Amino acid sequence: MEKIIVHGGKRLSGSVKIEGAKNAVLPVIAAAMLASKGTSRIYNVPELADVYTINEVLRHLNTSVNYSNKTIMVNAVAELFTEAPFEFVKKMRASFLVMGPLLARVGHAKIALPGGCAIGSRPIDQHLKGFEAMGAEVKIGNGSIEARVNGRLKGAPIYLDFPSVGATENIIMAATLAEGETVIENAACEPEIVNLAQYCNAMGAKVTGAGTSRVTIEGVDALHGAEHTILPDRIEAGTYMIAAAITGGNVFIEDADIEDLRPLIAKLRDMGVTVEEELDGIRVIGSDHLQAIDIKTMPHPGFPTDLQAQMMAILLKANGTSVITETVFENRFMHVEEFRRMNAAIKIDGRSAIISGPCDLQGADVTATDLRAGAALVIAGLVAKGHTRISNLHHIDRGYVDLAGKLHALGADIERVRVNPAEQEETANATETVRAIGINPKFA
Ligand SMILES: CC(=O)N[C@H]1[C@@H](OP(=O)(O)OP(=O)(O)OC[C@H]2O[C@@H](n3ccc(=O)[nH]c3=O)[C@H](O)[C@@H]2O)O[C@H](CO)[C@@H](O)[C@@H]1O
Ligand SMILES: C=C(OP(=O)(O)O)C(=O)O
Repeated sequence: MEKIIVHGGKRLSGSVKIEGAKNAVLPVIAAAMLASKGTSRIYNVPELADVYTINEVLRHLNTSVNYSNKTIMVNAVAELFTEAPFEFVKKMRASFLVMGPLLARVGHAKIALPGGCAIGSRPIDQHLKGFEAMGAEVKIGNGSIEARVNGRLKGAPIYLDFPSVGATENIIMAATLAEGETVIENAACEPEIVNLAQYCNAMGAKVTGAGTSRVTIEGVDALHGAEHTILPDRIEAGTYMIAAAITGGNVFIEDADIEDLRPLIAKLRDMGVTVEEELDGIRVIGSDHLQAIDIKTMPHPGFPTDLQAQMMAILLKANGTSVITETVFENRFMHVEEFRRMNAAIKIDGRSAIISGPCDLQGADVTATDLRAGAALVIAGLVAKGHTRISNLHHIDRGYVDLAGKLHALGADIERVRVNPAEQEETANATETVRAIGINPKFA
């Protein structure tokens, strides 16, 4: 087992380069299966556990995938297989994004039910409603979802009850090869959807309106491989912006896209942080006197839920009472209990977390409960007294390339270490005790 160990107290300085976006690359790789001719070349691909997982899913479906030097080459001209088993879907819910491309290309897909995860139940009814509207018959049973269509999918008007990112992406992909026009109303507007639509169009698709709540897809007969570059990861960029700000540091976030980060920039400025917009990135200069603020997560262009935990970390050091309301996921406050081990004063009231700052954060043994929670604990560790040891790093590796290494390069006292089995057992016992009696491990 590995852990990240942070010793708080260093101000971050220097420059950090942002990788391609996890949430853009996963649908793009899935979409590469839509091409019945030629090879796609996808650039700026981050080396993340999730990328390796989706590559494995595609290979399992009889697609050739080669990945080196941040470039993926995908060739899907062979006859596709149509079943994605639980071993993939359990690792990463985004595996479900192969359903749209498979239905469009071969009219059949059988995928293990994604189930719940650490941030809530995450149903897929809106994806299925879209496929059914396009003529697919959907059956759920024995732990799988099977969708089938006789002949081609048919374009249809589809209204989403909630602007789901994954449903919008899955339906766009399915509709590219459908007969006629599909119009998605109340579509998600995230920048990753625009990136996906650009790739589909480079393959010969006719997608318009991506990035607005009304996306129109005129189906075509076939798609071909194409070149495409993944946009910079706004959530990774935001994570380093918050890390810089909490330490009172001065960091240039290279390749961060200013437009995609407007909600975070506004909130950091409200807190008293200086955010300078430069030509090829964003400079963040922290303040030693952070103001409490309120935040409500919303679909884009609202404040992103994927930065909620990291924002909570910085609000622990702000002066006054802050309220964070999570409206996107039903259960995305698992990090609160971990922050409490670090002496954080947070109360939960329904979908809101009330933070009484500034907290005198103290290092502790904590667990990453999901990938953003993991990043948030690292951020809190940057300003906590003493050592914070973060375990369950597989979550962090899903979404961050070398988080500890990049923070170390910015001057943080941080390392990633392998823990020997005896210490692992000791930590596990301590963690159990702490869970049982609900106190900070420092004082257990
Ligand atoms: C790989 C990827 O891109 N993941 C992102 C994507 O996840 P994902 O695509 O899973 O998120 P969605 O936008 O679909 O989900 C948002 C909300 O809608 C609900 N819902 C969704 C689909 C559905 O059919 N029915 C339904 O009720 C979900 O349970 C959740 O409460 O967008 C989320 C919201 O910005 C981000 O946090 C994730 O990082
Ligand atoms: C929730 C996230 O991802 P996923 O949808 O892949 O679980 C995330 O990136 O914060």
